[in-house]
Amino acid sequence: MRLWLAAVGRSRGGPTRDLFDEYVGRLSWPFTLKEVEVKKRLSSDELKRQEAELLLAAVPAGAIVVALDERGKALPSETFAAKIGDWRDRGAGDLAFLIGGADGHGDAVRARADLLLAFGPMTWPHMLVRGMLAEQLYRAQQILAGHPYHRS
Ligand SMILES: C[S@@+](CC[C@H](N)C(=O)[O-])C[C@H]1O[C@@H](n2cnc3c(N)ncnc32)[C@H](O)[C@@H]1O
Repeated sequence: MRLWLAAVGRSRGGPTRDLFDEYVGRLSWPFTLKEVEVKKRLSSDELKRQEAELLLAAVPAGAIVVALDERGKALPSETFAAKIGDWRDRGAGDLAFLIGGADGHGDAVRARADLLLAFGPMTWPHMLVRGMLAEQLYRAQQILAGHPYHRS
């Protein structure tokens, strides 16, 4: 199974990028980051619409899509790991995660997503969410391997 992250914004390095790189470097699944950006001054709705188009175009057509969204469902790490294991065991070739920009996701992303995943109801900076996701993917990998990294 290949993992994809399509995310709004370009990382310029620094601590959030280090956090992300640290955990992506520990993943056994092939992982591809696609950064997208709309560089025009637009209304919030139009910006979200164009960003949604770019995010969805950045991931394979048949992928399972998980959109990171504070209004989504918060899952225990074990449940998140079990979902990934289930998708893997059902033969999913591509699992794609989408992180929105400052205004959040457009409707097309919510409509396409197989899961809206929340890291709690608070709003986190999008660059930090990349690192949080990478850590949870590493944690899921270790849970599925029966490794003691995750102690519940
Ligand atoms: C700064 S937030 C956007 C907040 C925006 N005001 C909204 O209403 O969605 C940028 C992106 O970070 C991610 N994000 C922020 N907080 C999150 C959370 N608690 N759970 C999951 N994703 C989150 C989402 O992908 C969001 O689109």
